[in-house]
Amino acid sequence: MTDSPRQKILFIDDIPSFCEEVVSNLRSEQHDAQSMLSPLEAIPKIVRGEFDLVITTLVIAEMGGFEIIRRIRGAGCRVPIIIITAFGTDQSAIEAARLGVADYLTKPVEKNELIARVRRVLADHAPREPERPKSLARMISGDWQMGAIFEKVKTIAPSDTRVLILGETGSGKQLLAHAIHQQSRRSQEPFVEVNCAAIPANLLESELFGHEEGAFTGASKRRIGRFEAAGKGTIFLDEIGELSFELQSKLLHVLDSGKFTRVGGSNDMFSQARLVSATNRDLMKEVEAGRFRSDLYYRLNVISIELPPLRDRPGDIGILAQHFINQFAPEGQPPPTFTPSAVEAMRQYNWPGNVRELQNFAEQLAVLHQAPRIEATDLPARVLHGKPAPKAASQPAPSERLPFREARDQFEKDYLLKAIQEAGGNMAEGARLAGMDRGQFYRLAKRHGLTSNADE
Ligand SMILES: Nc1ncnc2c1ncn2[C@@H]1O[C@H](COP(=O)(O)OP(=O)(O)OP(=O)(O)O)[C@@H](O)[C@H]1O
Repeated sequence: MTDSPRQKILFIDDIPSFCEEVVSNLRSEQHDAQSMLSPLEAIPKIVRGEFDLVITTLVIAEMGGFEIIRRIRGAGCRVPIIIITAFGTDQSAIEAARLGVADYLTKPVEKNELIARVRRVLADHAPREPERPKSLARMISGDWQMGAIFEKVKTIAPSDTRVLILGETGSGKQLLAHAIHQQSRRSQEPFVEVNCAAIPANLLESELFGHEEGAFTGASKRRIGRFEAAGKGTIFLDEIGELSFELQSKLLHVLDSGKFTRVGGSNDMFSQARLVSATNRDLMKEVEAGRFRSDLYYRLNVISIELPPLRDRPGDIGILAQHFINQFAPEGQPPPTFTPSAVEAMRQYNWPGNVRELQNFAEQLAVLHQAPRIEATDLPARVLHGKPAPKAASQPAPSERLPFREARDQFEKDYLLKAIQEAGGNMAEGARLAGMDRGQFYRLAKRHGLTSNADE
């Protein structure tokens, strides 16, 4: 055995003597095994990610094994499952395969056979290679989509191209903007950040372009603005979608001519800074609604990078959580580690505050948690019982039902994305999981924009 955390196995059956036998066989091999007689009590624990492997029989008075599996899968839980049955039929083998069951054993089950199958299933479901984190400046990630973004940043950073970063709040837009700066030829020059939403509209112009003495009440001294402060470096305009129409026009003028004037001044100043901007709004929608100038939008959006929300980056959750725990652990104390079941439980949560929320949560745990391991049951109720991450598109109301063709496209895209995610970004493995020919899988993925340059 290795010294990695012992994986937790649950056996479900309503015959106590059989439960005892299976559990004692598993424990004799150092597995952390337990049994439960009631599926209704077991299911909530399973979907909360408390186990690394579930073994169930098919005939249980309270609820049949297939129904148990349907409920587990229906809740979006992908824990590996082994079935043990006395009545192996072709029909049940087909149903087991359809539900993504990892293995299927018929009674009587020899101890050695059980141990061997359990070991194989656990090994098959061990974290995959691509989960090794990649890093870019201060950003780390174990997600294939982020890997493709890191590559894109390395390609575009040395140029002076403007970049627009899109993504939900807390998804890492500021960190990415900083990484672009650090990877660029301007890295020794200033990186100046302006949060357009945090500064009152009437002060933002002076903040950006500076002001002359006496330009307005309270302007007792000349003050340089952020464009000047950025010099030949990078100016990062965060929450650009919040800019007033008037300031949008002024910014457009700077981008077109390179010139600006301080508030209350008449001399033209020249900006040599590279502009990186970010927003959590759908700027195209803002343009359509007449709230954002389309000419400015196209000038900002020379290259755009869309950061996926954390809930769509399952490969990142365990890695980032552990990274933050290591960072925040009190000095001289070894940081606790997350068990696989805790990571699975965290993946079930939808992280509306994205990486920032995960960071805050890890900081609290690092301070409060005393044991060397963090189990699923140690996670706060908000994470354990919070809104689960949506696993599939919910049923549309009849009024918003999509035409068949669009619905099929949506399904195709979601399906491929899930296969690629499960394969850790490996297209050949994704094709294998989907049971498709590699070429056909790749062509479809490309049509849906799910390929990166690295796949070309
Ligand atoms: N990949 C990552 N690796 C390490 N830390 C990260 C990563 N992504 C985000 N963070 C951290 O998470 C926090 C939130 O990230 P950041 O401020 O960049 O998000 P944001 O999208 O700019 O948020 P907002 O929309 O609220 O401005 C920061 O403390 C940042 O350092």
